[in-house]
Amino acid sequence: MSASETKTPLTSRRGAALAGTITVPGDKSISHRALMFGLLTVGETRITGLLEGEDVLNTAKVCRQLGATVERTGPGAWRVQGVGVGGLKEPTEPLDFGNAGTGCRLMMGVIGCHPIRATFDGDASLRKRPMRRALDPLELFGVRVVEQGEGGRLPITIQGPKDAVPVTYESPVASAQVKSAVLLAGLNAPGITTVIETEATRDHTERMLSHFGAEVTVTPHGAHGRRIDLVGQPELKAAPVVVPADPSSAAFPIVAAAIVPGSDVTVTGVMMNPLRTGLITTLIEMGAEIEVLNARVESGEDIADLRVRGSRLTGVDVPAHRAPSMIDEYPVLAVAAAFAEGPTRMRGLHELRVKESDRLAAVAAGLAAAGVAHTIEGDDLIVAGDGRAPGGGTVETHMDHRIAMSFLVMGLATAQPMRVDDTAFIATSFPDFVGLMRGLGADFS
Ligand SMILES: O=C(O)C1=C[C@@H](OP(=O)(O)O)[C@@H](O)[C@H](O)C1
Ligand SMILES: C=C(OP(=O)(O)O)C(=O)O
Repeated sequence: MSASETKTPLTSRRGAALAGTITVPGDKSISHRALMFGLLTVGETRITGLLEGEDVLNTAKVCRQLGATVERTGPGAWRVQGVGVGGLKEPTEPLDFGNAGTGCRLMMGVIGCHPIRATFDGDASLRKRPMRRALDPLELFGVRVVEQGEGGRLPITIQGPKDAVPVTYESPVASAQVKSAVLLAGLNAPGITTVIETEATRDHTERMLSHFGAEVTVTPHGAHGRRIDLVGQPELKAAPVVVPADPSSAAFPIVAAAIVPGSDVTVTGVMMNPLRTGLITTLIEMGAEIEVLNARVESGEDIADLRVRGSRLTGVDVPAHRAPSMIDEYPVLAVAAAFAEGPTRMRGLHELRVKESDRLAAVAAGLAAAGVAHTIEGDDLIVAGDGRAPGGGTVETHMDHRIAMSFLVMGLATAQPMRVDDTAFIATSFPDFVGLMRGLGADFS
């Protein structure tokens, strides 16, 4: 998909209260990783609940280019016949990750310590995103960057070493993608690879490493951080993966239900991994009526059903150290903040500038289009919040699925409709978004 293709705009209007029970698709982070672990395991990995969004389908295609057999056996049901750690085939064509930072950066780690050459590429959005954050630690293992675009941008060609050396790396950015790239590279290096993060980020890679039989130890580090030690060159053992519903997708119906008066919506089976629940914590602090029902553990992840009712929200101060646990949810939190009484200050949002779009700028432009007062001070976004938002504008989505979905949610509660200029990229993470939201009563046309 490219920005030059015909755009598919959509308008969202205020209507009746939202009601019903829905299940959102599988978690994107776990889906990418499940396919990659399948590739790195000899034998058959069966995955259920896989997110069949474009980002993940690109990862599946790349796994095939590297030698795996990847087959869909039913809705969300996939089978991967892998080649094992050390067994990757050199790809004959460039690897195209489309819009997906996760697919690209994690696969740099997967491939990095194999003695093969590979070229990484993506769409116009991904070509703007920084890749040195993954390449810097990979070079310490002995990976050579053969070609790269300006400032370490895609397209990038790397050559893996014959004999990789293990690495101890303290990541300068709070990024699960960087942490995961290092750990995945460490799989094919002898000895112990260590990653230190000063802010804990989502831990799906660590969990999946132990699920597939690798020796991995996680210990606390400082006030909010962790140290992860991985023993390299394990023989991973095929294990089934059940992908829980994505909390980052659930965020949209949850905020929609909270801001549309009288709503009563239940989202079932949502992953409640504590490193992913910052939005729920924040919405509850704002006064959102969210009930956590049927809390349970399935396939090693906490999950629950979330019942959300139309709520009176109050502005809050969101601390910077919460950012990793809700990093993709700030655009839709800004929408909730627009309907709160009093200011909401979201601190430490510098990472939002390097997502599918510059999300800080895109959110600010969207709020401006909706007539919502806000300011950016350094890395903080402050949304004024006076309980209502006029709406009536068009939002540029900049090839960014989360910007599109956030402002469609906003239009369900603004006085005038909200239009987003392009919905095409919603298919990267939440292909059924429009249909599921319409099922709850959303007026999108
Ligand atoms: O590891 C992952 O699956 C992800 C990590 C986050 O990115 P960063 O590591 O760049 O913060 C997040 O924004 C992305 O959607 C998924
Ligand atoms: C940032 C995101 O994904 P990625 O980095 O994989 O493109 C996202 O889904 O919001």
